[in-house]
Amino acid sequence: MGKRVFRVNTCCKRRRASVPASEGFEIVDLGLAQRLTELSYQIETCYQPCTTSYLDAKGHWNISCYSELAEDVPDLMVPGAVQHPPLLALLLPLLDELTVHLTRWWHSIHPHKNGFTLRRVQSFVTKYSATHGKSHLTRHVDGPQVHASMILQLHSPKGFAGGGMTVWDSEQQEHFYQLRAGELCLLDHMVWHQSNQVTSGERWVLVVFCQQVATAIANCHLSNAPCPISQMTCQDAISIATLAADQHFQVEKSVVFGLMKMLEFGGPEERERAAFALGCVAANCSENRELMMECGAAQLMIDLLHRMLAVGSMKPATHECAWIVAALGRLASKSTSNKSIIAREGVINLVAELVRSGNALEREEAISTLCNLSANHESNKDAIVATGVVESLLKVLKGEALGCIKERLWCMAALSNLASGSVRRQTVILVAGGIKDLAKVLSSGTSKERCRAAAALASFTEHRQIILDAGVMDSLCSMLQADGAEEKEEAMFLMEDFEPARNLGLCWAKKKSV
Ligand SMILES: O=C(O)CCC(=O)C(=O)O
Ligand SMILES: [Fe+2]
Repeated sequence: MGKRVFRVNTCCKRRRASVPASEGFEIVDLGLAQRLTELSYQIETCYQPCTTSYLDAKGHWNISCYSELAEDVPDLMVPGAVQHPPLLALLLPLLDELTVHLTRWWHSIHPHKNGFTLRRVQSFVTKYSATHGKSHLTRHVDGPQVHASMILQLHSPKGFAGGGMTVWDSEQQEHFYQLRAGELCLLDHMVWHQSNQVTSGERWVLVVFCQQVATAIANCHLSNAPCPISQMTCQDAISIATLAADQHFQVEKSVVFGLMKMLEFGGPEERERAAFALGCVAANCSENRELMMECGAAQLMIDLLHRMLAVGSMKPATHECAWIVAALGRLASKSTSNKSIIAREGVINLVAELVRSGNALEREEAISTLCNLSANHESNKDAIVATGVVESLLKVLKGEALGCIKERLWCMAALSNLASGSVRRQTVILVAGGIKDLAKVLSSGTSKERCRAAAALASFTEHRQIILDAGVMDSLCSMLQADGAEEKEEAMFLMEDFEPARNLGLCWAKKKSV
């Protein structure tokens, strides 16, 4: 057998490789050697490979026999692959045990994924030999759809020379392992690896690919209750969105699960529709919001958002990202605990990033979500200001970014929330030019915008003189003369704080009433 590298403490049953788990892989010995020796004859009898185009073997890969092959993950399909049920019948108990280990390990390196579990999407046995095209697999990752994988070295009755695996750590340092029967290689998402050339004999391995899935969905699948989840279509999502968009429309758990499943496993259009529908479901009904939190919808959306906005990953071309941000904002509304939960998962930084660099819709939804996350929540306000997003908000307010009309309104509502309750935050906004910018809206904005600007300025309780110096009096006076009651009210409210202005305000009011 080949030389051993990076071996430590070989007498310990559950041996850790010298590479820490955070490197994205680990080799463990589960003490299965004896059992695998006993199983090897049956595996060999059962083994019926199919011809596939696995990895770069275009139609020429014929040394793997599939025990499992999920059909609901189109991107993972291997052309030509067929499931061989007898192999599953033989290996199921072993596969279940291995999956428990993989899941435990995966949770230990991703503690924030506690709302998720792993489901097997593929498992297969491969027999390598010293023949061209059958001896090894070149360096690869198992694919973006595979969140964790494992390779179990099976007992290989004929023995072999060569073989073993090479795995690359996060710094692209390579590590070679001459796996012995019963040793299991655990791999995290997108970790590079290869199986090395077998130079004589036969090398048998069991390979498993897993996908992450929201725990709530996994549980629903496991329970044998009839589950309507899989039947949900884009049209269903549209109907639900229409029903829930503007009115209190309470939904059932199966609807939430169905939309979550669409969001997690659907194609681009399905995901976009599901995200939009989840936002509508959360919009007008606190019972729905509670249900969605209970079902893990927030966790799922947060995880997807992290993945979509991770450095180097491609944001979908649809509005999926904007609708997810919008749905999270709605989940946060009117619930202090939801605001805290959502913020704890690193969402504030992602949302601030979308305000900075998202497209018009993403920016608008991100700003409204910042509004919801900050309303009556002091630590979220601090966290939001700490991202430096105030400057981007002011750019939007000044109309430097081409956007929607509502965006400026949301922007002022967000500034108002952020300013209220802390002199320090008020000063940050002041220094960035916020009071001047709001004063400008007060003089030249639409009626609605002037109302929001006045309300935002009223939050700067510690900077009255600066507001006066920004020349707001003329604008406030003209607001007092406006037709709309709201404009008058907002103007009066702000003026009440300016002593000399108070009289002026009253004077205008009087003049109007004469
Ligand atoms: O056989 C091995 O050692 C690795 C197999 C593998 O990485 C795969 O099939 O994707
Ligand atoms: Fe692989």
